Amino acid sequence: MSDSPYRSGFVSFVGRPNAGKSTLTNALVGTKVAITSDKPQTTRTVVRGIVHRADGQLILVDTPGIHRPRTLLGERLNDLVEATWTEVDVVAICFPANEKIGPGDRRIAENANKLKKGIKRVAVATKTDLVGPERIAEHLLDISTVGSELGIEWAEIVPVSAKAGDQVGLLADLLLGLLPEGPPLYPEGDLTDSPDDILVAELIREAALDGVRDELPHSIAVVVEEMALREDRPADRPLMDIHANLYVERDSQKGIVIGHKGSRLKDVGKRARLQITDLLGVPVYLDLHVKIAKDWQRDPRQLRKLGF
Ligand SMILES: Nc1nc2c(ncn2[C@@H]2O[C@H](COP(=O)(O)OP(=O)(O)OP(=O)(O)O)[C@@H](O)[C@H]2O)c(=O)[nH]1
Repeated sequence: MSDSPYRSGFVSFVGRPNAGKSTLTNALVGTKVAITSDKPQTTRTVVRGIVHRADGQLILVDTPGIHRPRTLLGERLNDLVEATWTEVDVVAICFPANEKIGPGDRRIAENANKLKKGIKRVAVATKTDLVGPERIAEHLLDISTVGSELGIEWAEIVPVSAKAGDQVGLLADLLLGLLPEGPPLYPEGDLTDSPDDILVAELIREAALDGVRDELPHSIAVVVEEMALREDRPADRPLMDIHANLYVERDSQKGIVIGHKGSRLKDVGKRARLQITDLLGVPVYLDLHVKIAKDWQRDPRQLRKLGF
């Protein structure tokens, strides 16, 4: 047994879209609690991932990437992020190592600096596997310079690669060390507080995002309408029935998502079903329909219906 006190608390990952926040959250938790994609602005909800350790509990709050909002959805997401900042112990800003620090990053850092004094600021240099040691050194120096210019005192500056697993354990150690002493906040074994229907909808959305381009990724939303174990099944052969709707904004998008003779939708359903089966630990029957919610990203009523 070590003598270090038990610590627990909240760490929020922030950064511009595509900075690698969700991938890092999953790497730290050790399982997929947040979906990821190569499209910017994938994350639309606040996902809490929980890291359990003998010496503490780290609750990671993965947030949507902050950007200049172009739609009502964009505005709602930015508000959501700033609201979560007030409830955390540490704000960790992600700066991807393969990109120069830009005005968007500076704005995020500035806002993080307006938070209560007690909240600690950490800089994470993400995606270090994509660059060489010289570029990493330059990036770390840039982060430190941005800190001095904006008057931010970085509690830590940590380079990591969530993909390669480099320094992920070290980051967990350092973050835990910044948390207050306190009891566990979630039961042993809980890896996220997202309800199953939300996780399932997200896995379907992740499968649907793969291979679509331009505006379409932003137009896709998924809602699970029903999810229940099928009755009259033998105890050793359970089956989960899931009915979900995949929404797009326009008729032309519907055709793309469904594909030639339904081939694309079938493929999305198949890939999502495998992931959902993994998540829930039971075989799944997935009934997936594509519907149109016209211009939902800009329509308050539709946004409400879709859970924003
Ligand atoms: N090579 C490499 N790629 C990474 C790493 N971390 C994330 N990525 C990739 O970067 C892209 C964005 O990753 P996400 O984790 O979805 O980024 P995010 O910051 O959560 O993005 P938003 O949800 O848009 O805010 C994905 O294609 C990831 O596979 C990393 O450590 N190395």
